Amino acid sequence: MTSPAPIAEAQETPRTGTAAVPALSIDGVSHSYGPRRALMDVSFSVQPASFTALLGLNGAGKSTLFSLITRLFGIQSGRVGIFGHDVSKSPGEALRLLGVVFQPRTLDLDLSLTQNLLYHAALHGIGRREASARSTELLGRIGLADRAASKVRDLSGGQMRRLEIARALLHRPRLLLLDEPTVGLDVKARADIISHVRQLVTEQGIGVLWATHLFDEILADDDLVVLHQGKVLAQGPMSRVIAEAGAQDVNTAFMRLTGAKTMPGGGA
Ligand SMILES: Nc1ncnc2c1ncn2[C@@H]1O[C@H](COP(=O)(O)OP(=O)(O)OP(=O)(O)O)[C@@H](O)[C@H]1O
Repeated sequence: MTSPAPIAEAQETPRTGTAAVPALSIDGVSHSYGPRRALMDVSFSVQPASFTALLGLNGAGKSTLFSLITRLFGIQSGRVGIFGHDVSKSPGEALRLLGVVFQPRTLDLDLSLTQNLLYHAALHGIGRREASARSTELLGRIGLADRAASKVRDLSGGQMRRLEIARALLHRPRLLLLDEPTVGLDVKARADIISHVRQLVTEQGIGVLWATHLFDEILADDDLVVLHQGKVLAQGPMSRVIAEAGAQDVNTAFMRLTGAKTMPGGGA
């Protein structure tokens, strides 16, 4: 294993006066792949201690948006702020406050659970002793303490996802992005992951942006952003989005807003 370059650890959440700054603010963001326009003037925010669902069909632009927030891609137009830090101008400060679970799995299958966590902690400049303590604590929280020395290869898909969430939390971020984290998981594993992430919101005040195409992952009190063909068609508390669409449920609201047909299994 090569020695990773350290990235400084998450520090204080900045505040403007006494008002809490949004965990994430997306202002007028557009992105094109050559002639293909993937995002058009997208604006919304995620508040601290809130669960915001980013709902969209395949190709809506969710992964593109995540790539911009995480600086995988440079921002062509608009602004992305994390707790008030502009990701283009102050990437260090912004990214320290951010944890990410990408859609493709990114664990090292031949390392143990603990080794995966310690490696990631080293990337964030967390000292070995502190990293060990945090790893043990997080593995306990995701119910995998007894598997600490197992190879990741031997875990189920749901357990791997839980480990990825634990890894994303090692540097104690205040904003967590998850890109379709339940794809390919069975019903029980999906429910476990959703309830774990919801606990992070209520118990630790983390702001969550959860990209999904599955209606049944969103609750009435959640904030909802409907993204379709690169544009935000509606946003706000889910109950308000449904009411404003003159619908009874999120499925019908989504169809009215987008003109899309539902897919089997409750997906958008
Ligand atoms: N590297 C790329 N080059 C060209 N076009 C791309 C590229 N990546 C994405 N796109 C296009 O940009 C649009 C948005 O794609 P994106 O992957 O962001 O959507 P998504 O909502 O995440 O969907 P999915 O869940 O299927 O990945 C789509 O039309 C897609 O074909």
